[in-house]
Amino acid sequence: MKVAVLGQGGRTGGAVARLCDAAEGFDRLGWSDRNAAPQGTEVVIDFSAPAALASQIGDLAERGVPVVTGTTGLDEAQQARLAAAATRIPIVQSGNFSTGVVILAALVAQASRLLGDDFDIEITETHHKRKKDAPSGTALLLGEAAAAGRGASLADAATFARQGNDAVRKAGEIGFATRRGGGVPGDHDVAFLAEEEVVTLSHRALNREVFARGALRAAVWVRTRPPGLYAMTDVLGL
Ligand SMILES: NC(=O)C1=CN([C@@H]2O[C@H](COP(=O)(O)OP(=O)(O)OC[C@H]3O[C@@H](n4cnc5c(N)ncnc54)[C@H](OP(=O)(O)O)[C@@H]3O)[C@@H](O)[C@H]2O)C=CC1
Ligand SMILES: O=C(O)C1=N[C@H](C(=O)O)C[C@H](O)C1
Repeated sequence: MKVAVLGQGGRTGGAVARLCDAAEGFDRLGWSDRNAAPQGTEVVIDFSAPAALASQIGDLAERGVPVVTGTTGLDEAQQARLAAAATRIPIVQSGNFSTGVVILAALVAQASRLLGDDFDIEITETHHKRKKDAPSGTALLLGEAAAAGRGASLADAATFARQGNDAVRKAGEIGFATRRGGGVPGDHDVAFLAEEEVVTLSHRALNREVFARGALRAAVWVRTRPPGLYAMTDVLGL
């Protein structure tokens, strides 16, 4: 399969490129023209930046090239462009390509449903100091799972910052806390806090190869799908 990596020179795109070069069945085409994927590309794997993805997706839809994208921090307009492209090509989008996080999200939804409203939900994420977006795409994905578990909408429940003298927790809030420093590839904790006990579900990425491996798996899967916007749960058949 001829694969091109948008963001091939970056931390995660670089890990994807190295894995592609080492894996059987992948022929990686170098991405030299910043404005367009190489001719002959059969699947694009993207770990770049929201503006980069948004600027390429129309051309990829025009050319019928399936896409796997892990870029996080898209605004509403950028997400809408991706959704429009997905009416013409298959796209797998995930805030996290590790299998562990996909399973964690399912556990979070279940815990949220089973523990109920007596438990307050707080999500904490830690990443390397060069990460641009906050909160992480994974934290948002876990927040969606937690909200869905209680039949709530994350848009209504999310609290992204607390400061000052009027920051008392409101009923049903899902709180997010962000830490940035050093070289941490990505840690996520979802805590369910009651008056007398706390349950915490956690994931720690030990390197970036875990994201790259999931992205390659998605690339193999997406190539033969009809147009649509897919998640890693689809890829893993969950
Ligand atoms: N879903 C997941 O599992 C994961 C998602 N991510 C996400 O992937 C994204 C990248 O993260 P990370 O690898 O740390 O970032 P880096 O900054 O290390 O890499 C980004 C790469 O994208 C390139 N790029 C940026 N703008 C453009 C453009 N307009 N055209 C072409 N290339 C461009 C950069 O090239 P240059 O420096 O030359 O501009 C760079 O090589 C982030 O959104 C991050 O959150 C990261 C890890 C896992
Ligand atoms: O930028 C990163 O590094 C990561 N980004 C993704 C996110 O925003 O959740 C996935 C992973 O945590 C690493």
